[in-house]
Amino acid sequence: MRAHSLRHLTAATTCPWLLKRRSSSCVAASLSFTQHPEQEQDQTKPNKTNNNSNDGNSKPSSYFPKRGQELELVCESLAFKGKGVCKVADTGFVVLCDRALPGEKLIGRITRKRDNYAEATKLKTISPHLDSVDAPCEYASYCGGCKTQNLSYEAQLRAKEQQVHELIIHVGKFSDKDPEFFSIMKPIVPCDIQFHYRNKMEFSFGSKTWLPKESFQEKGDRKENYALGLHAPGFFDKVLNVEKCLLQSEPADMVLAAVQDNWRDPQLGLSPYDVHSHVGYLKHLMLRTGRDVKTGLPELMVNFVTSSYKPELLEPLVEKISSIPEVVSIMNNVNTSVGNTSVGEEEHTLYGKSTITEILRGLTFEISANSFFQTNTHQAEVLYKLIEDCAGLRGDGSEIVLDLFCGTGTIGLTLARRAKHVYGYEVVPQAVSDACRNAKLNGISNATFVQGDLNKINENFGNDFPKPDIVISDPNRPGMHMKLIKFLLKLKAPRIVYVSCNPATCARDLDYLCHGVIEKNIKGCYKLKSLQPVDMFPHTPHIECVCLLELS
Ligand SMILES: C[S@@+](CC[C@H](N)C(=O)[O-])C[C@H]1O[C@@H](n2cnc3c(N)ncnc32)[C@H](O)[C@@H]1O
Repeated sequence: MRAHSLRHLTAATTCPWLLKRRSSSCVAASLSFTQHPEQEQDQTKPNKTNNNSNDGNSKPSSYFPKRGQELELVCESLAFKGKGVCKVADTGFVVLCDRALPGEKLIGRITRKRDNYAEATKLKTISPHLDSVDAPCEYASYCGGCKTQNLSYEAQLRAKEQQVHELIIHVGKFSDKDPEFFSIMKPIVPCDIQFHYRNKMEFSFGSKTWLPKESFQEKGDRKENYALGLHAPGFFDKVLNVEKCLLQSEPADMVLAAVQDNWRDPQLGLSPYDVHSHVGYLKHLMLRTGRDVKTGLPELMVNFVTSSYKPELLEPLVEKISSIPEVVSIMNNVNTSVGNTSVGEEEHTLYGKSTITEILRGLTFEISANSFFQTNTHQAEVLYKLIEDCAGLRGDGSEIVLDLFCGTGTIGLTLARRAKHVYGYEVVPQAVSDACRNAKLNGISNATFVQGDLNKINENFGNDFPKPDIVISDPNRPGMHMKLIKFLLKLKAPRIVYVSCNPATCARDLDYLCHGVIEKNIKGCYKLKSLQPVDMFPHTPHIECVCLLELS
């Protein structure tokens, strides 16, 4: 098996061909279906005749719009990446359209034809969604960050909850006819803070500002060149210049403004890295906000990602930024590769300390430039409380916890107080050393963190820790590798708490753990006891889920 086979999932996540057999309410699920590559030949294979709905007034199944054609669309729901799932009026033909909102009638232009559906860009709204609101951010219509700022928060929550339900039914193969279904599926937990909730933002430097068409016409005389901001949706080489971001903290906005005001000054000799020619110096600006443990006041890390190590070039910027009182750390990650990643091969401290601190569930965490930390600290408190409740540790210090994909150890360390021992596994070495340091910092001695790739485990995995009473698994978006699923099914820990940031892979993995993998003759042995969606990221398509599984 290919070690990284799960990385293929994103490309294989859409399958509107399932629509024919389902009512419109399952659109969101169908469009986000995710499968293991081993399953490529399953029943979900696209079928060109399947797209048009059977609503009685459809045009013949041969109907297929042309590229460039402008069409009236009706949006029915949101798919996983926040795209509106639309139907061509009077046909059942499915078109995915960015920024279309459920209930909205709109004109879209077909940009791409797929096997049995098409993609479109939104040209104008004919009649808006009843829950549409004015987006407070001036960049909301163009920037790749927020997709649903113009949908009321209540409607965003409804759409997310619906998506999770559909995925659990259609991908996870759990039945809503099961009398327990609606007690298992908990209502989504809203986020009380809907702006300025992100503690980490990464902006890119670009050699050319990307302007959306309309704004280009408005600002026709303005000669924009270098950009610092967020990528235009779907483009790695187009950067929308952004002066402030409503998702990040206010001090982070001050730093962004200071960099924006200064970095183009020709006297500084700073150039943005060009992703085509691979020439230039500044690649990314990463801003992380934490909290001073003593005062509780915000503290900021500024991380410049550059293509080479020339600290003298950054000196004037460092001088300006370090005068902002909240800035306690200025780092320089040097990344000489042609890729777009912000993780450097070398890391240098240009000012202050090399980590910032944050408090979560009463514990203190030191965070370095590249280590993973939950990006919405306020909602992470809520999420971790839910995880603790699901873990249901007796509190007598007798139980073993296995914390898979442990990052900087935050979940495991919050549980360690009530456990006998916590064993954490994580692939990023720096996160593992942060986890060990965090354990020490909090006086926790019953936690062991190990660096390792959970996609590459072999038969010896499990020899280094006792059988756990509780497994916490918090993978990133591709979900768990089949090797890990098989390991867990063999391990048979009494309880698994599966924390997921991708409901599609979550539904798939729950299916495997509960129902088995028929093609591989593997039996499932867990029962889904509860699934709790949590909104960690308002205005974006992201959904977090906390699932409790018990050995059946
Ligand atoms: C969603 S984060 C969860 C982190 C942590 N549980 C927390 O709440 O802060 C997923 C973590 O899995 C790690 N990871 C991704 N792929 C991995 C792999 N193949 N093996 C081990 N860890 C992996 C990432 O580096 C990241 O720290």
